[in-house]
Amino acid sequence: MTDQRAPRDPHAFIAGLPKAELHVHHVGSASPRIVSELAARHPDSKVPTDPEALADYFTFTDFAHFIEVYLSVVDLIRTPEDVRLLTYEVARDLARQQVRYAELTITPFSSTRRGIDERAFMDAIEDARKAAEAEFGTVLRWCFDIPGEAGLESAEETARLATDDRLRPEGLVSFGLGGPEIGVPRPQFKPYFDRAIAAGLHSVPHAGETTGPETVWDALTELRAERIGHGTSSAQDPKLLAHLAEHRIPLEVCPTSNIATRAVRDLDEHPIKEFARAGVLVTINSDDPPMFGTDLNDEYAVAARLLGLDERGIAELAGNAVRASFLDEAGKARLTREIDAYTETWLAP
Ligand SMILES: Nc1ncnc2c1ncn2[C@@H]1O[C@H](CCC(=O)c2cccc(C(=O)O)c2)[C@@H](O)[C@H]1O
Ligand SMILES: [Zn+2]
Repeated sequence: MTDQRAPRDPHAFIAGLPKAELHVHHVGSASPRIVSELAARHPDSKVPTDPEALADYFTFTDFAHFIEVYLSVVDLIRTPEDVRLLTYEVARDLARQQVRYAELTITPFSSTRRGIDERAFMDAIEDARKAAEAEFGTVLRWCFDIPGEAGLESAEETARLATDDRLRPEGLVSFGLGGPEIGVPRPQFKPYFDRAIAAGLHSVPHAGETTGPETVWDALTELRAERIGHGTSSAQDPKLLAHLAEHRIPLEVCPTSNIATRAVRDLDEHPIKEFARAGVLVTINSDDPPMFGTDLNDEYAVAARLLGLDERGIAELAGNAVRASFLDEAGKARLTREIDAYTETWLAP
């Protein structure tokens, strides 16, 4: 990726650009519209429904506060119908941004431990996936993640749900690890990742979001990560950057998330430039967009500004996400052609 002259306003180009989203959380994608609908179903919840109050509620003092608020939204998902509604409406929001393909991170443990039947949970997400593909043309795939702070019980449950042939949903492609990193060492999750990988799933843990580069090394060596969620602190370790570049391990970069959770102080201090300069495959993602007051299109605009990219550079970023995705080769070729055709038409005199 080279520094190029930035277009004056890339928003219109980005809005129509076909895209792949690789790092976005299921519950973290609940828009104010979806939150209101769920809160109306469950009026005892403490989550505000008024959009202005919700914007205040979604202002975080630190990462721990973010997780506390996140879990209060998790508490709104109580029935399989809630799960179906959330999934289907998230797909609608993605389709509006011209997202053709998304790997959605789902934490099934949070739902099953709150009493949602596991079979009904899987049926709800699969039903929404099929309806979304048919109605919006957006292809959804799942990443099941372990909420690390909930302990090894949650790891066992997530691995079971992801590998049991009778339960494992058709759309499941990968296995992840999320939640706080401080005090939650990655190596303890190795046996669960080994099981998931043996069952054919890709390894995509969060690492280096709120802790140093050693966590990213642990994710690579112990959890055999094929992509890294965030990986922000990798910039502190030139050997790690060289390793990521050489082995083509993509980073799932979510710039606004890093500011909202206070993982990075300021956008202009975001290490995305160091990643690009080191030759690391950078993908742009939105993480928990309504909670962070952003969407994928805004994240591309932020990245274009930070990296000084013109339309071709932005299209190259969209291409990176396709290359780093777990789409099959035919699907990758189709989406890449679509990105290229859109860009050529846009730039034609
Ligand atoms: N930026 C992020 N970085 C990291 N993770 C993020 C990010 N955004 C969203 N998440 C999600 O937050 C969940 C956290 C859930 C969690 O900690 C927890 C702890 C104890 C009990 C329970 C429960 O459900 O009973 C849950 C993760 O699984 C992950 O999917
Ligand atoms: Zn995340």
